[in-house]
Amino acid sequence: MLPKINLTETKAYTYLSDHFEKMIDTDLKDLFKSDNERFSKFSILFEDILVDYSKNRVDEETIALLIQVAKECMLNDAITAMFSGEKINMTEGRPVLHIALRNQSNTPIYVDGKDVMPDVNAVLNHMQEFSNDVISGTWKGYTGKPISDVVNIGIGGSDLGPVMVTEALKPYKTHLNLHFVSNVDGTHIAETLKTLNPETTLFLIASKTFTTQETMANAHSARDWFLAAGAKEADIAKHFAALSTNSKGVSEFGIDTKNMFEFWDWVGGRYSLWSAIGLSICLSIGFDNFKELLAGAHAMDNHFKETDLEQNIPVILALVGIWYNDFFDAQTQAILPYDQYMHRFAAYFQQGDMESNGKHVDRNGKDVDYETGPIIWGEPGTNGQHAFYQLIHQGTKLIPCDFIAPAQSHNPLGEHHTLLLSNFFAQTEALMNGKSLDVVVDELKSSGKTQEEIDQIAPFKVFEGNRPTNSILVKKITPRSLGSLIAMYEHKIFVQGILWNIYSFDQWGVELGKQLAGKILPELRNEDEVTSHDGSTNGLINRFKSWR
Ligand SMILES: O=P(O)(O)OC[C@H]1O[C@@](O)(CO)[C@@H](O)[C@@H]1O
Repeated sequence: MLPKINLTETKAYTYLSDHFEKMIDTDLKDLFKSDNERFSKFSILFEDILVDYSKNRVDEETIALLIQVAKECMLNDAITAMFSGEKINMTEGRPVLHIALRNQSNTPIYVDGKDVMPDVNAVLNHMQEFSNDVISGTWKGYTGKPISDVVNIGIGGSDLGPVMVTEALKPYKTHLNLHFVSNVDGTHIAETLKTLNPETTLFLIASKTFTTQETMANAHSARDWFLAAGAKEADIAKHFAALSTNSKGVSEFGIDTKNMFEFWDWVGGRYSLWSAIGLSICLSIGFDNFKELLAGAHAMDNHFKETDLEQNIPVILALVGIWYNDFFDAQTQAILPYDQYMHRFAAYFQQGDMESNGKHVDRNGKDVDYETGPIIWGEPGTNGQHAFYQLIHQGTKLIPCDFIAPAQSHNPLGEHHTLLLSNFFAQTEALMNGKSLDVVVDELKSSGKTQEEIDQIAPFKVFEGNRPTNSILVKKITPRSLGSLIAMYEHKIFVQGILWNIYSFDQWGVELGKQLAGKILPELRNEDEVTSHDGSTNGLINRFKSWR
């Protein structure tokens, strides 16, 4: 069982609170001035990934106290519990074993007395065979043509991971064109189908439960479109595959379970890209690159499982995040990849982090009295600089930022990458050092401004600085390094959930909206006036009916 103690109940938390009173007035610039070794002390190199957390408002005592909090929360026991297949997802009675999906060491991992690795490897072999056949053209459509386009129909964890990875690893793509349909808004499937030829299109229906309303609606529309084009029911087997834990639902839909790639209830949706849900990734970048992605994650898993907390990257990132979330009252965490291919990376972790740790009831069933999961957001650099960096630099909110960048570009065009990286380095430096009033005044003076003009404009040009960032420098975004980065954040989320004493692997919060939509749906299928809700909902529904 997971320990049931939260960070505020630890002895170290009291010392940390006292320590915070000192650190809140400590300036990052002074921390660097007083320690020439700060960068090497507060950075960790993992394979080709350098994590520099030195531009955080911490000193060695801060880190030591945070580590002590983690130890009192029995973090190591919790890590062992997850990796050994204990049912730590208590409210659903399930283990949490996305690490098994990439367990290339093949050490046995037992669920209910059975080693899961043979099944994991069997599905991987099926994925390899299938993707090789489709990519090579061996797999033919109903008119004998090879597949040219693949449409992944899924939502949430059955969409965001495949989208993020296929975009981030576009330099590795095969000849297949990948399309992703997720929204139940008819526009999504309609716009996608417009571009496709049913003879050469393969549909992957990706749904852990095979009951999700959006996915089932889109899947049926895709099926209708396919049959309307002249294909027969028997041809469905050549153009539809299912990625799911629900074989009954798959066969009821009319997909041959021979074309089903199964995964298991111990794989959370938002942790499922390593499973059969990753079939679209295999088709997009080839199975060998998919295996490299798994290998990178597995390497980070081993780092997380085996490394002392003090040098453990996911642990350090988690603790620094808690420092801002629970002491500095920072409400959000920005993820800013300076890599255009990684433009969906922050969006992926909106589900990964917020669906895991957006909880207010602790593992004892009691309301928490401290902050839990942050709001995750972000856009690629340098675009964010022209959108929201004003607030990060000069707003009233403290926004911890993770800056991520590759040292090598897949597109070494002219000096674009040098320009990009100059911004990557400059932004964290500017956020830390700011610009003082004296410097502003000197600059205005040398630009010839009068004293009156200086007095008027100077305050608006001051940058407080002391705004914390992590810098994650990756030699190159490859399948392996991306796998490690994703696993790094997954384990960071796990660590924070343990210290917040919450269950990070269920998602009851998504149920109520679905339930109420189910009640409203039949009311929209007629023209009667609706009076069964509150005044606003009734008013909106009736206006909708009058306008449609
Ligand atoms: O894969 P499926 O079962 O269709 O679920 C899709 C998504 O829906 C949820 O909101 C759960 O209902 C996410 O957790 C999940 O990734």
